[in-house]
Amino acid sequence: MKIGIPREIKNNENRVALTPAGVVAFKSAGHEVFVETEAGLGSGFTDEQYKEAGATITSTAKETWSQEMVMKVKEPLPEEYDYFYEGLILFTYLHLAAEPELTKALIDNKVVGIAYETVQLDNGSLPLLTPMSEVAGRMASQIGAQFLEKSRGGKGILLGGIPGVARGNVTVIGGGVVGTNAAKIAMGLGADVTIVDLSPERLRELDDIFGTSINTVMSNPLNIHEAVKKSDLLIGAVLIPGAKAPKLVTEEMVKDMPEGSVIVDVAIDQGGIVETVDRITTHDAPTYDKHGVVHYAVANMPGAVPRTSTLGLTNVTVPYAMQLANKGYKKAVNDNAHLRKGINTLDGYVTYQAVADAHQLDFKDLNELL
Ligand SMILES: NC(=O)C1=CN([C@@H]2O[C@H](COP(=O)(O)OP(=O)(O)OC[C@H]3O[C@@H](n4cnc5c(N)ncnc54)[C@H](O)[C@@H]3O)[C@@H](O)[C@H]2O)C=CC1
Ligand SMILES: CC(=O)C(=O)O
Repeated sequence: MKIGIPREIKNNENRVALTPAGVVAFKSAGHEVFVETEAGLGSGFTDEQYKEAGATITSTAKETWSQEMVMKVKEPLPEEYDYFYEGLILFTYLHLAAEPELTKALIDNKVVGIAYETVQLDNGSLPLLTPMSEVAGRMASQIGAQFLEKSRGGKGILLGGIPGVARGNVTVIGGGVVGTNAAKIAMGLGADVTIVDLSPERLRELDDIFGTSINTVMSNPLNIHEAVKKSDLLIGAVLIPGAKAPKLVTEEMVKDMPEGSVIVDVAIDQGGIVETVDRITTHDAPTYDKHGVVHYAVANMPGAVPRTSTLGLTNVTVPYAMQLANKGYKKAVNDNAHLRKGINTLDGYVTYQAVADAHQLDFKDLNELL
């Protein structure tokens, strides 16, 4: 199969979908890889390294996108929709529940849209999201701590406090991968950490992991309001796979946060869980102020630490991409039920229920199409 690796064009997106080691793996299996010039530079991989690994370097995005399968990191931006064609296999993060225009473009062009974030194992975990959630969760507490500094718009709190001065309060809503990693770093900084989740089993697991070093709280509007009110730093980390994120933190709750508090809504890629998070921000202009509270809503947080993130991402994506390349997408997803869950669009239909629900579009069962 011919595989294209475009250069990412989102703001400060320095990750790349394949490393030179991945090129070697595909070449050994008899495939051809076309890497757009300078696609790997942000992650520390030069065109020379890709060439040595056996890739062809392409000079334009158009040529890169004309291959049978395109592997990317972030969802395509509008200027990339023109490259879509019928039957193209697109393997990348898609986040379609928050992307009505992209969903329409994939359907109109009959693209085989396979989303990293909905590939799902039998235990419910999301193997192609996990490493980036680990990165974003760890970053969320680091970033929140920075924006609590006075010069960055925050209330001037050191999360760990000092002897004789109280520690800062961090609330993490959603105790999955992002939430757990955010909690680890916040605890490491010395903060007083509360994790809110809807699942009693997950709260039990968190209690087993962290013991009495954190507070666990059941998710309901009253508890969330209480936790938000006393938070110096609030981190949004809820996910309902494939679906638009529920708005669990209302504008009224945000108004109750003291001036200079900070919100990092990591779930922004699925629309965000905070009502006042009404826009996606970028690494260039990461925050805005609403009701005196610093809001951070960057949808590609791991793009800021591309070396770690590219290696973490490709560790998990390449084995699945290899199945698609070796067998063709139909046999690959018929043989692998986990990968099958990744198909969000096929033959001009939405084939993932939560995405169809998010946009009130007809849902087509994959069994009718494959
Ligand atoms: N902004 C960025 O750069 C990045 C964003 N993300 C996003 O972060 C979000 C979280 O991802 P993961 O932690 O991997 O998901 P996860 O599936 O591991 O965890 C989600 C947690 O939310 C909990 N939850 C569901 N409904 C809830 C409710 N009503 N109240 C409280 N908790 C609830 C679940 O029980 C689960 O523990 C996703 O939207 C993901 O795409 C991930 C990586 C990078
Ligand atoms: C998961 C995601 O949105 C990211 O890594 O950018």
